[in-house]
Amino acid sequence: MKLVVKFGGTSLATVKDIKNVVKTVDKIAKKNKTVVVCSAVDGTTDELIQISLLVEKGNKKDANRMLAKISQKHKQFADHLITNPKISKSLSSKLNSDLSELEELVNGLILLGEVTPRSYDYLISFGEKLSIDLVSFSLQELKNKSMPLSGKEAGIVTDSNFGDSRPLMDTTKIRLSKTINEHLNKNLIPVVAGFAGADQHDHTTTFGRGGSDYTATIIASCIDADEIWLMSDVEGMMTADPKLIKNAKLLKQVSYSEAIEMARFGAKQIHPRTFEPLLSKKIPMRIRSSFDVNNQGTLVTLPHSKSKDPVKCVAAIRKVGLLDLTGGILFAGPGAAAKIFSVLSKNDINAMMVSSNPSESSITIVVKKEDLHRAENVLEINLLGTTLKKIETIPNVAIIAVIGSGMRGKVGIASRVFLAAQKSNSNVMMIAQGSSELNLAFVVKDNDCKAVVTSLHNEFKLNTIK
Ligand SMILES: Nc1ncnc2c1ncn2[C@@H]1O[C@H](COP(=O)(O)OP(=O)(O)O)[C@@H](O)[C@H]1O
Ligand SMILES: N[C@@H](CC(=O)OP(=O)(O)O)C(=O)O
Repeated sequence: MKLVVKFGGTSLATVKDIKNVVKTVDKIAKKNKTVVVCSAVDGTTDELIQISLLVEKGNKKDANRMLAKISQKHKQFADHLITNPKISKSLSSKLNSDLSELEELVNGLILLGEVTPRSYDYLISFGEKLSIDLVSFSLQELKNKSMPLSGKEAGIVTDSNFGDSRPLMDTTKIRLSKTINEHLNKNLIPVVAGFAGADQHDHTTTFGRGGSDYTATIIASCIDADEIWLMSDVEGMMTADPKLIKNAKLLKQVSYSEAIEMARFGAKQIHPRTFEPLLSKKIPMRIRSSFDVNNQGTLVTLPHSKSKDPVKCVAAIRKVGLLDLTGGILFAGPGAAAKIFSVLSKNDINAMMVSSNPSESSITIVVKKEDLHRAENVLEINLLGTTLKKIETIPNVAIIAVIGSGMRGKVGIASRVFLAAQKSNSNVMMIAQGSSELNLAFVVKDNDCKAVVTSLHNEFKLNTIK
């Protein structure tokens, strides 16, 4: 079978974890033509983001300290992973070359004192560049032929939308299938860096946080893989975040449309566009544990029959902010909403959830917490006193979503949802339901998140789901 196997950062956190990943790949690759996709070693992308913030603040000393930390961590990992002197020397030389490139980049950014979207993507792509070196050379130590490839080297070509790029699928398919199939035909295991590709000018681009999932599905689609596996620190897709709900249960099977909804609402932190490349070819996906390979995890595929469970998952997007906008004298006229969203979009602020109330001429919008203050400012400058009468903000809210295809057309779900929220003593601040009826989402204070998710999990008896 032709297989794409992606390991997330949580599976690459320690030397022991990486050894475990490599052992698993060694076993899988004996029976299957295998392409490996890796995220960065756990925490590295956050550290690279930290460097960019320090550069912008002109804090050269701490930026260099963070750089040294990343460099030391990867060199230490390499020392502990490899015993064969020849392989150790090759890994060391490859790591040194990648780390020098990173150092040169950071020094350049420090000199300029600014980080453009293009240089930001180049900077934060380094976590994956370094992790693939560790994994690929460790596979060589177990006598496999293997090669680390950046997204660019593998052939992933994207548009130039830095930070949120999309693959140019036709060009990518031609380049990537040639490179990867050549490697597979030589019985070589390609280890591809997730999260990033390059635009047509060869500038590194990233897909946005969590983007290694997307890299894996792009590759699976381009090489016509038989299956794709996302390996993580959890058993699979669960009825709720197991870190929040202790008795969350593994979902053995979900449909593509349910998985898309779950990803959109933050379940398993899957990149929202992950499933797009799989849909036309209907490539089955398994979400599995890196640490328990006997567990088959969750199968994401076409639905076999109508689900009897109305709700399958309670997901939460935490740390978001809410804008409550009350209409002014021009609100009643046509185009008020268009003006609001045009101001937000010109300032690169994404409205994550929207609900409007015609009788009170008000619109409520959820944005990322880090965008809240800026959203308030730009709306104040552009629309206060004309289209808008009042702008209120509430930081620290959470979007809660109940998800499941069995909700479609079923009477009484909403009342059970809001009764459960009421039982947890939480105030519902905003409500929205997609026309697909696959989800029902609402907003509560972030402090109430755990209580509401627990109450909903109990209400729909998700701990007994089959
Ligand atoms: N419904 C859910 N099912 C499984 N995991 C979930 C769910 N909701 C949130 N999570 C969280 O997602 C985490 C895995 O996502 P992430 O850290 O991005 O993994 P990786 O590094 O493997 O890509 C888990 O540790 C778990 O706490
Ligand atoms: N390293 C990137 C991409 C990624 O997908 O990571 P993970 O698979 O660990 O969520 C990030 O942190 O966003």
